Amino acid sequence: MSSTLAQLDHITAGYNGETVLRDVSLTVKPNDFIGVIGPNGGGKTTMIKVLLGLIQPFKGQVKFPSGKIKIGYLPQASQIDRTFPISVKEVVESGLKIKNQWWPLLQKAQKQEVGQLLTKTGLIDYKDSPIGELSGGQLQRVLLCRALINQPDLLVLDEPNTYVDKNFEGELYQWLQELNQEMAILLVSHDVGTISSLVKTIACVNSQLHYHASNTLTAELLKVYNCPIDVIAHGNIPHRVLNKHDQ
Ligand SMILES: Nc1ncnc2c1ncn2[C@@H]1O[C@H](COP(=O)(O)OP(=O)(O)OP(=O)(O)O)[C@@H](O)[C@H]1O
Repeated sequence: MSSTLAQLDHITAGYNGETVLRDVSLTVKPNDFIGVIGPNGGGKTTMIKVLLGLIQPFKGQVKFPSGKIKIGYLPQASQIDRTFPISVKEVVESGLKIKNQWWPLLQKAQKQEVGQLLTKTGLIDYKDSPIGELSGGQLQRVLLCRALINQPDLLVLDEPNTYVDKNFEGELYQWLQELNQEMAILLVSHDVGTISSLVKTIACVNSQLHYHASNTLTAELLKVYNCPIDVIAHGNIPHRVLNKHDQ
């Protein structure tokens, strides 16, 4: 059985016929912790949406070589309709959707798990509050609980630190390190410091994807944050273009 959890295989994708991602390949294995960086509009979120099956690529395939996997997804909080009439607890429970069964009857252990996650993220007192009453940081924590409730094999986080308050940020990063013992993590962040201190490897997405098999952020890499391949390739950074990389 393959140890690869998910694979983007030569993906070209975009919207309304316009290409955003060009020939992007990425392999995710258990316990990977991949930081995804790149300029605004470079296609990071689009890549995640392709991985999640939310948009179909123009070319290439998304593969799950070891069979169906559970993916927990934390979207950008700005993508959420805050006026939707749903409580904090219900948002977290909605992450338990299984086998096309929406809102399954919760088992006792699952209810406890919902309570534990809300306690860990400091939200237990808000469990019956509508999400419209939350701050951006609180909403992001609710969405993180939702992403984790199904004990995913792969956790995908799109800019988790956009709104999160500084107090919770440190706890969040510590928690992610612990979670990484049990699951692979794909973390999109503009916070280069966060990326370098947390992740094991880096994928730079700027239409194409350039994969760095290390988390070392040198001055050169910062300079090449826009991922021009010729500059990266001439730096001292371990660098591979992933479609030539099949580890
Ligand atoms: N639903 C959509 N319809 C049309 N174009 C879109 C859509 N979503 C994104 N785009 C365009 O695709 C390009 C890539 O967007 P994407 O959100 O993937 O980039 P990103 O790297 O995640 O950016 P950011 O760092 O700003 O979040 C942008 O030019 C964006 O305007």
